[in-house]
Amino acid sequence: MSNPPPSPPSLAELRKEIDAIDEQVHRLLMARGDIIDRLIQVKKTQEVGSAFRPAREASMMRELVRRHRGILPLDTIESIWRVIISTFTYVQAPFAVHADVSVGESAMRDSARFHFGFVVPYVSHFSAQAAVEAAAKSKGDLALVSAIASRTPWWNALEADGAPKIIARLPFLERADHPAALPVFVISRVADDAMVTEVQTWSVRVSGWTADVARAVAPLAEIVAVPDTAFDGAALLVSITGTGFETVKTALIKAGASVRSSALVGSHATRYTVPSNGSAKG
Ligand SMILES: O=C(O)C(=O)C[C@]1(C(=O)O)C=C[C@@H](O)C=C1
Repeated sequence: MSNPPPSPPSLAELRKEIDAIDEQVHRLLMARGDIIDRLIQVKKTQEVGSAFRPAREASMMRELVRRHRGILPLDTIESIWRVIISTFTYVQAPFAVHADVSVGESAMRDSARFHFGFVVPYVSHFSAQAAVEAAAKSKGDLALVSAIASRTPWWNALEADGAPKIIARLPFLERADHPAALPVFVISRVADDAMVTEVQTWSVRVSGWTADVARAVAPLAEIVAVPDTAFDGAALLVSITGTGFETVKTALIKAGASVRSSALVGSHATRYTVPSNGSAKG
């Protein structure tokens, strides 16, 4: 005689399983907090001013994509981990996020909240320059500024020694339907060994900036350009992957522009795109 099929678990039993998992997740987060407590001493965070390690964060976010399976959207996993990591950065050394909302207040606020959560204080500014100045005046605050458009050459303020620098580009995990897709540069003062140098960002002043020159250098670099005070001049923020600045400089000159000054104003991790089928590529 065969046994009757096992009856499906009751709602109460399934909820007990969920409670057990929730307890484990909560206990693990508290245990993570204990490790952060020990890490503060090792990193000497208080001396440097900022606990933010963009290189480490970029690689952790990529690892999430690699590991992720199942019905929970990647958007949810990414946003949970952004809140976990940002909050643990904040508890090491409190900081604020200064956002330039002149590019669109709701998109910028979504980016700040998605990437840094609600515990980290958020301050709106009405220009990129004001957001960068606020970060410059602080020990470890961050400025968030559009990475693709500008009305002013705010990056000139990053040229001086000791000035804050571009340290990351958000989102870390790019994709067409990202819930906080606005391309944003993060500007701050961080420890030298925390910098990731895969993409260099240069502040460049040129004269003879024309549509032809822009076309000639487009395959070599991503460029944000604003008119300079000089006739047909421009202040450029040039992001370079792989090739050095000299290659871009040579291309600018060959296309007919003159390079009047150049300064390295930061660097960040290589941009990373998650294709729509879920598997990641660099
Ligand atoms: O790995 C570090 O250096 C940490 O401070 C830990 C941690 C994290 O919570 O995982 C927090 C902040 C950093 O930006 C990177 C990672």
